[in-house]
Amino acid sequence: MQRYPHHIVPMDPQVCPPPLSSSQSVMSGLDKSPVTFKPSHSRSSSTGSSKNSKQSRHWEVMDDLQNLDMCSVPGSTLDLSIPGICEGYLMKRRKYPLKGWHKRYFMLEKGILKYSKTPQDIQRGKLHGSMDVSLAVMSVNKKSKRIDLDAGDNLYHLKAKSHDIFYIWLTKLCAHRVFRKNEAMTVQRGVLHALSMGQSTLPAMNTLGQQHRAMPPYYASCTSVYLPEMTSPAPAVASHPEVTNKVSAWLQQTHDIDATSNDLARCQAELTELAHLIQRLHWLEGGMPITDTDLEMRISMQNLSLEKPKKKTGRLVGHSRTLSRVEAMGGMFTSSHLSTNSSSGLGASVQSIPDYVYSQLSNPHGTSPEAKKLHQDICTVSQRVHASLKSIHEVLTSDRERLKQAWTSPELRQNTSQQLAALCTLSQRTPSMGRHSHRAPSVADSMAEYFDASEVIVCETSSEAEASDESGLSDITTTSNSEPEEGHSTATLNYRASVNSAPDQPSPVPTDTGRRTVLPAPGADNSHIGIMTILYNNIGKDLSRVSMPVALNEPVCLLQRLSEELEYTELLDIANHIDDPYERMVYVAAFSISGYAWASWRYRYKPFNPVLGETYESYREDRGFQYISEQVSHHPPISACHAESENFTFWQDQRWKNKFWGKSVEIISSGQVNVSLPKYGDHYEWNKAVTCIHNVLSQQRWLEHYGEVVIRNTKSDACTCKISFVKSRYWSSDNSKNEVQGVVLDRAGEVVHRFGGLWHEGIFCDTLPTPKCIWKPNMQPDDHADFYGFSRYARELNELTPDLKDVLPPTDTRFRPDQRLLEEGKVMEADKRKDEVEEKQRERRKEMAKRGEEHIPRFFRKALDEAGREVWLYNGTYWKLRKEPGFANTDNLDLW
Ligand SMILES: CC(C)CCC[C@@H](C)[C@H]1CC[C@H]2[C@@H]3CC=C4C[C@@H](O)CC[C@]4(C)[C@H]3CC[C@]12C
Repeated sequence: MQRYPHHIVPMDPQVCPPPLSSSQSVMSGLDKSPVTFKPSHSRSSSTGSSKNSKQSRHWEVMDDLQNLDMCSVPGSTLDLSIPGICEGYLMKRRKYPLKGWHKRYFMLEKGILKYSKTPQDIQRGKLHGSMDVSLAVMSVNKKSKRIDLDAGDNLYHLKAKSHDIFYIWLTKLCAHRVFRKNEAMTVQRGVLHALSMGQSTLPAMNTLGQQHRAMPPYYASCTSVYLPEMTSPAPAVASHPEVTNKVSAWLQQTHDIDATSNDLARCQAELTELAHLIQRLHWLEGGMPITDTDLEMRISMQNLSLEKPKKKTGRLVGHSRTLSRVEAMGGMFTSSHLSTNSSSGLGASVQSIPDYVYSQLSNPHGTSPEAKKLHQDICTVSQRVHASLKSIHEVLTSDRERLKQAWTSPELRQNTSQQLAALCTLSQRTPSMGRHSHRAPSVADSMAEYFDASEVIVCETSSEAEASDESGLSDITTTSNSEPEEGHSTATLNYRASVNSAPDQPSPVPTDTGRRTVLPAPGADNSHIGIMTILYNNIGKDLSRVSMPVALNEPVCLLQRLSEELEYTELLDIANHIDDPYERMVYVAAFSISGYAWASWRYRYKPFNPVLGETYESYREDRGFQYISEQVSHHPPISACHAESENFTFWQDQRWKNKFWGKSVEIISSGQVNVSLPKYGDHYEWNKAVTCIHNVLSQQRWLEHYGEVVIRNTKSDACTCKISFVKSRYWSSDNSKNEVQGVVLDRAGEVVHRFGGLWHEGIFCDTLPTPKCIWKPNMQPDDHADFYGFSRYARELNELTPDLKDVLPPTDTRFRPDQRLLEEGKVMEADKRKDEVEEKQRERRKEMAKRGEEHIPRFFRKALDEAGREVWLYNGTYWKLRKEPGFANTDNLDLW
């Protein structure tokens, strides 16, 4: 019979599973013990749009793991009984943007949830995916029988066919999560036990101490500056009273990190003292000076000798011979024996093996008063060390618990989600926000935008997706092409091999561009900036006080970043000269894929957010195109781009929304990319794949693109192209990451061409008369890790040459002072300037609002496309003005 930890209180009757009946044949190995678990939180949003909150009203975030640590007091036993295996069919949502669900066979065993198409496949080990359920944020929707699991790298949307099955899975998932968690905790305790007792703590403590000392001022200020501020909450906080109360309570209870590190430092000093005492004792007893390693060796030798107890040590009777070395070491420093003298210890009844070990270490005859004194000192210090470590452990455990509670509470999650979304969306402050007092620049007001930009808040679940869920539910096992199917990866392997063996085509673009190949300064290391810390430190705070250090930025803005999608325009040059429409489409497709190649290197920094009216031109004689872009809207942020050459015209306006799933953020772009080829009068348009920032809060961040991209030629229906960006499998090796495959279909839907490969390595088409590698990305410079992961092309974007200085409008990003300072490595100054730039933008908006004016973009105008969507089109004036009369002679906005 399975037992459940006593602290797990009966669950909300709303979510409580009905008693299981033996007729639930979908499961095997189910044990039928009644299970209880804690009520979960509602995922509804207090600040989201009404549509959103309506959609997510029935969602609850399970906090079944929340109180587990409470019982982790030393000595308490954890329930480690293995819950029964649970298996059966569930519906699994197809990967975005494919709609609908497929039926998949799932098996939950020892906390690992695996799935495949059939039970036979699972048996044969042919898995489609697997996940450690204890690492996932679990949300449930009882009404629609849905369970979502977000493990950062991996995201499952599941749905049961009946309420009974839903509850069985829910129950079992909770049980398995608890099991995994307890199992992990046992290991953790073992480690802590070992650490808190042995001399081996010394190096560990050292590192911790050093780490804290090395903590940069920014980070330190995040933690220590905060408390005093919280005691007088800023006015804007009133909009989130529960959040504020919770956070204040949490923070007031949270131990000052300084206090904990002081404890650690003290502990370290005590350990050093202990080491000296032991050494002195050893000398006193006539031994040679011993090192830590000697000591450890001697202990382990003693430990080994326990296997064959010596005759004279009859005191071993009754002890297990399997005593571990850790216990032996631990006992050595904590044994009560040490507080008395060793000779009395000899006569006394045997307390523990460590006593024995200790007596073996010391000289039984050398019981001089000085030695006795040393023994006592060692014992006292050891006890002090142990007590310090214990209290540190307790502090950390309780803080962690509070942190977890804070995180699982719906308001905080919501709030954090919005902040994260804002962080990744690069929007700016609204005029309503007050200026913040003492801290460096921020994206503060961007958050504000999120509060009222109803469309943009999609923190928990996409309302659209939910609406389509129901309709997509079917019992039929579908085969999705963004799901890794067999054959799929084999095809990619082949494409990959072909790409690799294809000779590197000499680039038609001259590589010696005369432009700079290095940046003025390497990128500042921002790994110390804990995004989590920033977000937590700002939850419920006056949003204009939120500081985002400029060290999170790369020295390019989003307008420049979007122009990186034009790095491989030679593909369009080729396309414009191919008569065959199908082959032409292959090149257009390769171009659309090439715009994603940067993602393997660019996950550590975010681009600057352009201010309203900021422009960026990229005049590339070497590549034969000229690009102009402008930030045309602030709310929501929209960047409009337009490029033209004799071979093509390219335009897009970028808007996107974020979905935050607990560990990862999905960036879903709306807005089509457009390319027209003059020779054949084609106008291609396509959607963008989803870009997902996995593990957004941690240093293990990485980017992935997935979903289906469809390219249509609005001028002719002769062919269309479908490209799948395949979501990587959780367990897959790096080799199969970034898979992409596509087909060109004729009017009748028949496949004319196939191509594929990896979006960071290249694309091969094997159906052309001569199969060939269509595209390979340029080589990354060797020193890219030092320079923000920038390619050579990216390094050229922000270069300000003397001739450019004279012709660019003052609104061009290259003149943006904060970005320039960052590029030069002057992070502090950049921080200050960024604040000023943003402040100026705010002032300008305030002024315009006062005058009742609206910002009118200078080079783009709003229009409707053929499908009736709102688009921003180039008004054709930029290059003309540049030439005549020249921007030096026009009225320009003063942005910074
Ligand atoms: C916390 C911070 C430092 C993490 C870094 C976030 C980075 C990786 C995020 C922030 C903003 C994001 C960009 C926002 C908008 C777009 C436009 C879209 O059409 C393609 C993806 C792209 C270009 C995103 C790529 C990833 C991105 C650059």
